Order: sequence, then structure tokens, then C-alpha cells
Amino acid sequence: MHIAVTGNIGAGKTTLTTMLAKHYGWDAQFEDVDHNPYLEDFYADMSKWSFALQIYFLGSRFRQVKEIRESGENIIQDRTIYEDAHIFAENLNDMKLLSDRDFKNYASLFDLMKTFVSAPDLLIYLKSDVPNLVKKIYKRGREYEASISIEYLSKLNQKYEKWISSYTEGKLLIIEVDNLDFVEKPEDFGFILEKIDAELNGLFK
Ligand SMILES: Nc1ncnc2c1ncn2[C@@H]1O[C@H](COP(=O)(O)OP(=O)(O)O)[C@@H](O)[C@H]1O
Ligand SMILES: Nc1ncnc2c1ncn2[C@H]1C[C@H](O)[C@@H](COP(=O)(O)O)O1
Repeated sequence: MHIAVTGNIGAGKTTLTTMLAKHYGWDAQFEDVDHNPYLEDFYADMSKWSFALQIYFLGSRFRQVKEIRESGENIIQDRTIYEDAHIFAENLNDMKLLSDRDFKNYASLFDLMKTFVSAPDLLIYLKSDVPNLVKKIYKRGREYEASISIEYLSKLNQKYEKWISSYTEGKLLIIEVDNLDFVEKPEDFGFILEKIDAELNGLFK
């Protein structure tokens, strides 16, 4: 089984993925952030590094998809390959930080890869508004993310809403996380587990 957690920067994906993997005994796959050779440079100069970063994330995410396919284990994945293309790359192109020819080049590679990708059995979308994202990004304290603008997060959130509203590839669970503190409050984590259990029961019927 393949479960994926999706959502904007700072929504709580990594935290929830870790907690769910522990709770259900699933293997977890995380994003390539700490050893990412482009991320810090990208935030310092988006226009210069956007293409290199997108190609890097695409390759790294495709490797994960291949592993999920081959492993036969229950795996929970922190962010999907769809978000790289439909959220981040598209947004950078809209913002003129990724040129049209680079975006076309990227999109043709993504379209090819997509033919080898299966959608997750369950996609869990963590929906959050921009002020809460900002608070959590600040709380996490990655220095290079200090340059992330409200405009950038807002545009990403709009892309998420659009993508999620037309997502039909598999089961989808939307969780509004702004009033949930699933880190500190067991009852909030319990609320999320109840929702996930209901979806999992549906999958096995
Ligand atoms: N529901 C929540 N309540 C309180 N703090 C949270 C919540 N979700 C995440 N956090 C905190 O916000 C920060 C960003 O969370 P993280 O899981 O890294 O987000 P993402 O992986 O979506 O970027 C972390 O410091 C985390 O502990
Ligand atoms: N495809 C991507 N393009 C640009 N930036 C990306 C992409 N995928 C992830 N990121 C960034 C956003 C954050 O700074 C880090 C980690 O993501 P997070 O949502 O905090 O887990 O990588």
C-alpha cells in the first residue's frame, strides 16, 4: 500500500508522516532536503537555480516511486512527484523564475516519467492558510527558508487548491490542520487517525 502526505511548505507533512509511520508500522520516505545540493542556492537566487532544482527533485522523487513499486511494503511518502510538476515547477514558470523553454523541457520529461508512476492508494492533503505556514516555517528555523515570501506561499497555496479540487487519481483525504496540534495534543492526533482508519477500511472492502 502506498500512502502519501501532500501540502504546502510547513503544513506539517514530515511531522505527520513520521508519526503515522510509527503508529501503523509503515516504512517512511522523506524528501531529499538536508543533502539537497541545490536548495540553499535556489532560495538565494531562484531564477538561476530553478531548473537545476526541479530536475533534481524530479529524479529523486522518481527514484522513490520506483522503490515503492518494487518493495511491496506499506510505505508512507512525504510529498508526491505530482507536486513538483503541478505546484512548484508550474508556479516558478508563472512567476517567470523558470523560462518557458526550460519549463517545456521539464514538462516533457515529467510526462514521460508519469507513464511509469501509479497514484498513491490514499493521498492525505494537509490544508493550511498562509499565516500558519509562515509560523511553522519560522518554528522549524531552516535559515535559507527565511527568504520565502508571503507571495510565494500564497501562489503555492492557490496551486494546491486547484490541483486538489481536480484530483481524481485515487482516494483523497483533506485535513484542515490550522486548528489541530497533533504534535502536542493526543486527541488531535486521534482525530486524524480516525479519519485515516475510515479511509483504510474503505480501501480493504
Ligand atoms: N499541527 C501542528 N501543530 C504544531 N506544530 C506543528 C504542526 N505541524 C507541524 N508543526 C511544526 O511545524 C514545523 C514544520 O513542520 P514540518 O512537518 O517540517 O512541515 P512540512 O514537512 O510540511 O514542511 C515543525 O517545527 C513542526 O514541529
Ligand atoms: N519541486 C520543488 N521545487 C522547489 N522547492 C521545493 C520542491 N520540493 C520541495 N521544495 C522545497 C520546499 C521546502 O523549502 C523544502 C522541503 O519541503 P517541505 O514542504 O518543507 O517538506 O523543499
